[in-house]
Amino acid sequence: AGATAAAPRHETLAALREGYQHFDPRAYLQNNYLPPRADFSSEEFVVPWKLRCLAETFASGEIHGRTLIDVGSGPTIYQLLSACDHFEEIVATDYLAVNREELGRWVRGEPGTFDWSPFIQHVCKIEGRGEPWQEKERRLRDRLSRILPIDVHRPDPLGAPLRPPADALLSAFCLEAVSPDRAAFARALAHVGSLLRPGGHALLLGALGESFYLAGAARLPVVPLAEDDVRTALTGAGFALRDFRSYAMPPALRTGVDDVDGVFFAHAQK
Ligand SMILES: Nc1ncnc2c1ncn2[C@@H]1O[C@@H](CSCCNC[C@@H]2Cc3ccc([N+](=O)[O-])cc3CN2)[C@@H](O)[C@H]1O
Repeated sequence: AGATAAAPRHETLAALREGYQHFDPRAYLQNNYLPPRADFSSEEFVVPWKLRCLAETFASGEIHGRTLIDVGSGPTIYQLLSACDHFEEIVATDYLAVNREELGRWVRGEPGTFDWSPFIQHVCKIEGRGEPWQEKERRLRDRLSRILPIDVHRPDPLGAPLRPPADALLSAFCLEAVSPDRAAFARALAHVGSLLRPGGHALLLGALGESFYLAGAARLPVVPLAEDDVRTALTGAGFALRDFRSYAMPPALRTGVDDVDGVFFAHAQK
């Protein structure tokens, strides 16, 4: 079938799915979550900036409930460190079994998994409650109770509606990296929005101006987004924008693992 204005060519999505078969979680973690990008020495670096966006948003106490769903978790848990204090259950999701397995190994505390302790220690520091980082780690492990397969290109991304719908939704660097174009990005956002209850909060972190990224043998295409593309997609998906921030990637962090110009953080409400 030809590509219509509403949907990209079937083979485009098929090519994306094929590309993800070569996604290497360890390489991906190395590229983005070790120095120089995982540099906690200054608030000017990208990881402290991302963690601060989330910590400040949850610090208001306005966002809480029973279930938070994380869309496209990949092999990472840093994005859940502030969220886990405000929800009884965290549901992680990813398209690839290798990522779901990496998350499961971390939750079970198995040896050889990625060391997130610098991230946990930093979040405890900026949350300023003097909480021992091992307690935060224990709480996230206790509450990260489901790790589900997801495909954001499906109107029902989990294959069936979430019952009850999630009270909050978080997604970090996923939608733009799995959408062939802006229309597909906007549609994927609407699809995942269906997992969220009316009035629920959505927190999005993502890449601006990115056209590709590397994850081992995989070189994945990304739809380059501008800030207004994100705003338009959110309002088009029925969200009210509550907060929008962006970060410009400094030259020192342009390491060749992608061509990211910047990072956005959006807080929206359904
Ligand atoms: N159809 C699908 N539905 C849902 N998830 C899917 C689907 N297909 C693949 N996935 C799943 O989504 C993927 C999520 S990882 C996507 C990586 N995004 C780009 C990368 C990330 C990154 C991180 C940090 C920073 N920084 O500056 O700090 C910059 C950047 C920019 N480069 C992956 O887990 C895959 O498994």
